[in-house]
Amino acid sequence: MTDWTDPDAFAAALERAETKEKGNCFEDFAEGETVEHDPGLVLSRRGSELWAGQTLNYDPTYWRPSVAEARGYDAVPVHPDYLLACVMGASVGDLSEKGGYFLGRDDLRYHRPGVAPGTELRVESVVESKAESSSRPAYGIVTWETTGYDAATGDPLLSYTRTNMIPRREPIAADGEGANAGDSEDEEAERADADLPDELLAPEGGHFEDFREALARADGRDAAVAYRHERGRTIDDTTVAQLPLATLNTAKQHHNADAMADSPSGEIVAYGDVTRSIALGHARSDEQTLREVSCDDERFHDFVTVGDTVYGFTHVLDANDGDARNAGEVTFEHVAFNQRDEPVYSGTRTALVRKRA
Ligand SMILES: C/C(=C\C(=O)O)C(=O)SCCNC(=O)CCNC(=O)[C@H](O)C(C)(C)COP(=O)(O)OP(=O)(O)OC[C@H]1O[C@@H](n2cnc3c(N)ncnc32)[C@H](O)[C@@H]1OP(=O)(O)O
Repeated sequence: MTDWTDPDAFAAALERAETKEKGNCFEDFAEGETVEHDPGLVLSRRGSELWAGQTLNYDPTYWRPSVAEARGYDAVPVHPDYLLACVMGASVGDLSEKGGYFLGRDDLRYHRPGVAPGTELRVESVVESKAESSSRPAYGIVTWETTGYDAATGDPLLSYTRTNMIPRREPIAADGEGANAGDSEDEEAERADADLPDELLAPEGGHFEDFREALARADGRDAAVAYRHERGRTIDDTTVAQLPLATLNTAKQHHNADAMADSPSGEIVAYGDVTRSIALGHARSDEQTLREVSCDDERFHDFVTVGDTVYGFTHVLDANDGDARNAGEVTFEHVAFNQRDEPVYSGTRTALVRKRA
């Protein structure tokens, strides 16, 4: 009888055995195809508190019943970043588990404010487009539109389009060699001599009026309203693996150091939405946020690995006094950066920000 655990026999068995694959390659996606994601979870207060606590998102609306009720909710809602991670997590097995990196996201929209714990999620994606990567022959680029629904009512809760690098079964011939392969010295010099305004101004406080006043101060001068946030968060075991796994995100990039040793990053990397949520947490800690409205042009620029520290930088783009009596709409550009001051994430975000009482 074969002793399967004999080291030589077992090595030979491993060599011969087929691997039952998980996930899909670039070639497996067809434009226009709808993918119903089987995983899905019931949103929980515990999950929301774990996500928001570890990413330094401490708005009391998402923690304290008395504050949630004063702000018009029946009960403490789940944090919007946790809701986003749960929608994306359920989609990963079908869309990106194979191993491509998350490049960016557009058109993130929150369709219902204050989603309650206990809501069962149903998640669906449509393959929007596929493109070849000219610089990385082992990968293609796929964009999907994903929507998370309340499974009981069918109401959409949140939707976005996201783009990933996705491994190909068959690499193609390529004309570039990865990062900045074709840049001339002139292009490099241009990057070093970036065209920044003379003055960067910070708002006095975090209310709507503070952002509006700071924009008025900058108006007509060579100035922008832009500032950094003091807090940093070092990526550890909890943030790199526990948070994505708690939202059913099976991407090996975040928890399989062995598989990642032989990949462009060479090691496990933080889930992009953990990096993003930490940067937004830093920004929200200096802001009187009432409610999230939307995010656009979200991009992931570089890997974040265990031991890296994520900081936040905010550039205020616009402040509009809309219909709400107690809040106005502010649009920000946020940048997450590491301990070497290198940007790792950027995106624009619109939120309703409370007015001074
Ligand atoms: C897996 C996961 C979640 C999940 O899924 O479960 C995650 O959370 S993982 C963590 C978050 N993530 C990262 O840590 C990646 C950070 N990133 C980088 O470290 C570098 O980006 C790179 C090393 C990956 C590549 O670097 P690079 O080789 O220098 O190439 P880039 O130019 O950046 O992009 C290559 C090609 O993608 C095109 N491209 C880029 N962005 C977009 C976009 N938004 N839409 C359409 N096309 C785009 C680009 O146009 C180029 O196309 P071509 O090959 O045709 O030129």
